[in-house]
Amino acid sequence: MIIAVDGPAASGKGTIARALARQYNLPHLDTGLLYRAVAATVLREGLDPSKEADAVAACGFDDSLLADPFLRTDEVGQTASIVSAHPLVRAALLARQKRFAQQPGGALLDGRDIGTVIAPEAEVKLFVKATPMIRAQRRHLELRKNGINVSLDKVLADIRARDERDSQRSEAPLVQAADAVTLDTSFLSIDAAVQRAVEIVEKKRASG
Ligand SMILES: Nc1ncnc2c1ncn2[C@@H]1O[C@H](COP(=O)(O)OP(=O)(O)OP(=O)(O)O)[C@@H](O)[C@H]1O
Ligand SMILES: Nc1ccn([C@@H]2O[C@H](COP(=O)(O)O)[C@@H](O)[C@H]2O)c(=O)n1
Repeated sequence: MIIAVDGPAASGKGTIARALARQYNLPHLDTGLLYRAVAATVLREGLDPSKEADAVAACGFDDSLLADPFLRTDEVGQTASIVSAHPLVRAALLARQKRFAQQPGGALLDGRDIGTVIAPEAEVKLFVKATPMIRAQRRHLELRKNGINVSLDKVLADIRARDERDSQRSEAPLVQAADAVTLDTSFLSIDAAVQRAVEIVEKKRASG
């Protein structure tokens, strides 16, 4: 079984993806990390994220970088949404993601274009969303817990900017697949959101 989990920044898709991967014993790929690794390499090497050639040059990163906490920073998240708009960057990361999705035994991937581009054949597709303000509040809390002091207004502005870039780009924009089930987590606790996700998977499996 392939499960595709897509949605905007801080919607809760990573939280749901990790829980579903555990529940169904599926290997999980957080595809945002790949774009974050490109972004982190661009930043560290003093390259220009808006230049496609610079971003492509950063696609040959070493996999050990994927565990680097620097990737989790907001600066890297914003830069990831700039480099991910370049068609040649997406092309450079495509085969790896498709291979992961098609491995024997199934897989779970989360990102922005899993149900539309990486694994359009996925048996289960979830589109996880929440209002911009709720997403900003969650991200703000998370940043504060990690000792990063930034205003809620700034986090909200960053989320809106990322939504705009991710959904307006020409290549593989953030868009809900026609056959994806919407999961609005705005007024759900983490446990309730995970429970709802499991129900959606079970219903899909039962219907063949
Ligand atoms: N239903 C929920 N209620 C409250 N907090 C939540 C809920 N779901 C997730 N969170 C919290 O919100 C924050 C963002 O969640 P998560 O990392 O899963 O989002 P994401 O969509 O994967 O974000 P990104 O794309 O930016 O990586 C985390 O701190 C997480 O613990
Ligand atoms: N399939 C994907 C996944 C991510 N992106 C871009 O990377 C940025 C960071 O992603 P996170 O999920 O870690 O927040 C995101 O804003 C996207 O621009 C993507 O394009 N496709």
